[in-house]
Amino acid sequence: MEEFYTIQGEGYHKGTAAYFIRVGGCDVGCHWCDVKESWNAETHPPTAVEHIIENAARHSDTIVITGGEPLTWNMAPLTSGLKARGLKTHIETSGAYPLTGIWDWICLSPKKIKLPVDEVYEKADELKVIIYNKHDFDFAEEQAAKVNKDCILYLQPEWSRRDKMIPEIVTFVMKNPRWKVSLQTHKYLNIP
Ligand SMILES: C[S@@+](CC[C@H](N)C(=O)[O-])C[C@H]1O[C@@H](n2cnc3c(N)ncnc32)[C@H](O)[C@@H]1O
Ligand SMILES: Nc1nc2[nH]cc(C(=O)O)c2c(=O)[nH]1
Ligand code: SF4
Ligand SMILES: [Mg+2]
Repeated sequence: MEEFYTIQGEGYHKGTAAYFIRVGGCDVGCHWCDVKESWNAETHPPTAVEHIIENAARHSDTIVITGGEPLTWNMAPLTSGLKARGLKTHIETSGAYPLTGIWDWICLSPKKIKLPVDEVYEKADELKVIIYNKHDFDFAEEQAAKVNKDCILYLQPEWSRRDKMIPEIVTFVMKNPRWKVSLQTHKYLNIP
């Protein structure tokens, strides 16, 4: 759908320059999704994988593949090409579909309406749960019980609800310090 060089705004690698590849297509249907224009893959003309790899290698050694839901598609051709160039491959995923591709970092952001598959819970490096309302703290704990023991746990406010939920997240994290706060810092920095 689009490619851009920016700074990873969220989660563990926040603050790190990275080349983003946003893959079209998602049928999970989060009502608060901030890239709804990505959902219909047919509205985004296909781009040759080799061309994407060339562009990525010119910009950064850290490549974030997001969407849409990247695991809608087989990520093996794209990620093996990026790895062949010695690049680090990171994915942003809901985990709703089977894991394909070779990954240096997996950010799992689970969604209630289409839960992750077991393999993504097992392999996730970070769990990033979006907090839209107070019930989402219970969902976060349920999801944390399913990930591997080394997975780093983040709570990220849903953007439109940030003024309401940031104080709740702060209180929760101070009471439950195995969790950390993640903000969409790129939105504060006014960058893509
Ligand atoms: C747009 S999604 C694309 C990747 C994948 N479909 C997923 O949901 O992880 C990228 C990240 O943005 C988060 N996100 C999407 N809309 C958001 C919003 N309104 N507020 C906060 N985070 C949001 C998602 O939970 C996910 O962690
Ligand atoms: N700067 C920046 N950081 C991000 N981290 C995750 C994003 C995403 O949409 O997947 C994102 C994004 O869209 N922009
Ligand atoms: S899974 Fe990701 S891309 Fe799909 S609707 Fe939810 S936030 Fe948006
Ligand atoms: Mg985004």
